[in-house]
Amino acid sequence: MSNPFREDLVSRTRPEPCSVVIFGATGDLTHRKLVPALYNLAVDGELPPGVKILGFARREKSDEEFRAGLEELNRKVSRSGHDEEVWSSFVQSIHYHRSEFTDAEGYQRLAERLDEIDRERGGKGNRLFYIASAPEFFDDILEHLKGAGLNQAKDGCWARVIVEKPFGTDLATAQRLNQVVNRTFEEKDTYRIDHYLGKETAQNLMVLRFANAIFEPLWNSNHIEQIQITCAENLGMEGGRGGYYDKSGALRDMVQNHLLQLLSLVAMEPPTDLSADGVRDEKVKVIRSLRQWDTPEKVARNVVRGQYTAGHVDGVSVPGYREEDRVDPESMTESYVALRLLIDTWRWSGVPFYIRMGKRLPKKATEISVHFKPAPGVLFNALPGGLPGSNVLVIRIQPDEGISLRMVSKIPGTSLRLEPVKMDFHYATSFGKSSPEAYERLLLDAMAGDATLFARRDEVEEAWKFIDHIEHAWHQAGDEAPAMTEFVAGSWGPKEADELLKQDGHEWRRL
Ligand SMILES: NC(=O)C1=CN([C@@H]2O[C@H](COP(=O)(O)OP(=O)(O)OC[C@H]3O[C@@H](n4cnc5c(N)ncnc54)[C@H](OP(=O)(O)O)[C@@H]3O)[C@@H](O)[C@H]2O)C=CC1
Ligand SMILES: O=C1O[C@H](COP(=O)(O)O)[C@@H](O)[C@H](O)[C@H]1O
Repeated sequence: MSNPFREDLVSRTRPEPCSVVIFGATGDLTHRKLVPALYNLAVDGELPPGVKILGFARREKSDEEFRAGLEELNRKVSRSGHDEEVWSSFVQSIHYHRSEFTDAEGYQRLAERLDEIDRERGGKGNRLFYIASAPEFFDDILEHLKGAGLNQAKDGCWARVIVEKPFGTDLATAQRLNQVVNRTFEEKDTYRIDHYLGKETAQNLMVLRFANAIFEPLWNSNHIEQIQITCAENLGMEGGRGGYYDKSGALRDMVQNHLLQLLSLVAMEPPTDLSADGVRDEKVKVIRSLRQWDTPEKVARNVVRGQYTAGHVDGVSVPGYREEDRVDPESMTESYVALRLLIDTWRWSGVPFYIRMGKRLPKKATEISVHFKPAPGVLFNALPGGLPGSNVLVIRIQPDEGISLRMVSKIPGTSLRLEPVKMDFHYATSFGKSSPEAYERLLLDAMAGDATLFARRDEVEEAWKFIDHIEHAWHQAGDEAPAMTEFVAGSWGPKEADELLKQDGHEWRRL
């Protein structure tokens, strides 16, 4: 029976018309992700009517020039293809505002421009500010928005801010940025974006766990032996990425945010409701319960860092990490990281979680695999080959999104022989349409005031606490600093990462 008291929390609020101001509008993220996401929403009829998009950047450009640049890329990358009719109407809502991020006067002009748009629209003056700039400008933009009074909700309308990654580079910088965010916008109006939370399969994790009666009773240390999260990328440092990446590394670029977010969705307790804080209260408890690897010895035992050397990916020869464009030839930044994690809660006591992430691995694939304990062998252990493995539930985040369950089956025939088989659900065939891009869902949620799929202040800070211990151990000088390992580009990472699992009697799932 449905619970009438929970209906308000289950049905999503509607996205509302607003002006979307994008800071960094001539940049890569805007061109490749944000504008195509807004366009796809227009194609699907999901963009609220009256949405206006105002691009903010420093280059001199007319509206027409700005629109032409966006169109060129939209034709190449849009999920929905380029529909001339939809585009020509959508593009009318896009305008350009030239200013320096550090120029207070530019924000006064922005405020006037937004008032003008509201008057033209004759409707509500909701504002969504999307900070898609380099992180060194986050503070300036937030403070100047406040200086121009744009942070205030007025006349019954809202003002919200989306902040891109990286949200700090360690705990201290994240806390400082949170202070700036919280003195300029209210926490309820702050949306720290983590695009992995917008991926369809990541959203399905809660549904899989809590809408299916068969999984949750088994979802604990009584039945689960280990859980693995793999995020493999075949790309390296293309497109000038090396400059940013070499200052960050795999741990800060991907684990602190995306992969710890996935971990918290896999490991959290059922929330009391589906409200943003209901879900985020449970997620943060997982991150807070991570056993801290807070000495160089613990880091050496539980974390492996590595760099790729020259090799072949997809049959193409590629340089080593230290030879990549804009990477320091003596860099000690990891392009690969593998971690063994323990979550000290009743549910997960003694269950290892393994996370690995690397650039220039053999393919692009992100998945979570839940490895169940083997069934008691009393009946089948005496068979030739015994019981062939245990149940594994695989949640494929990307590509080929789906879920599969490995089971043991009898091989048809007159004798009793067993073999593992797979029950497989593919999004593409079951639902017959492509999933929306993560940014589509997240932009719509911000317009609807639903922060469930955005990181809250405490989640970000707890994650940094955990990461900082590891970074600190790596960067301390001397022989005690845990070693950097090497592996050939196009392989599955250093042998030390295999040994990390071997100590528990486990091995990485083959993708
Ligand atoms: N690109 C991506 O795929 C992803 C990016 N991100 C994050 O998004 C953010 C933006 O990344 P990306 O788009 O790649 O960056 P780009 O370097 O491509 O773009 C930077 C933008 O900022 C503008 N800008 C720079 N300095 C100023 C200034 N002083 N005043 C006004 N405008 C200025 C540039 O304008 P102009 O051209 O006029 O100089 C440009 O529009 C970063 O925080 C990044 O970490 C996150 C996930 C993925
Ligand atoms: O945030 C980031 O994500 C991308 C990977 O995103 P995906 O959606 O393509 O999986 C990663 O390549 C990049 O280094 C990182 O900054």
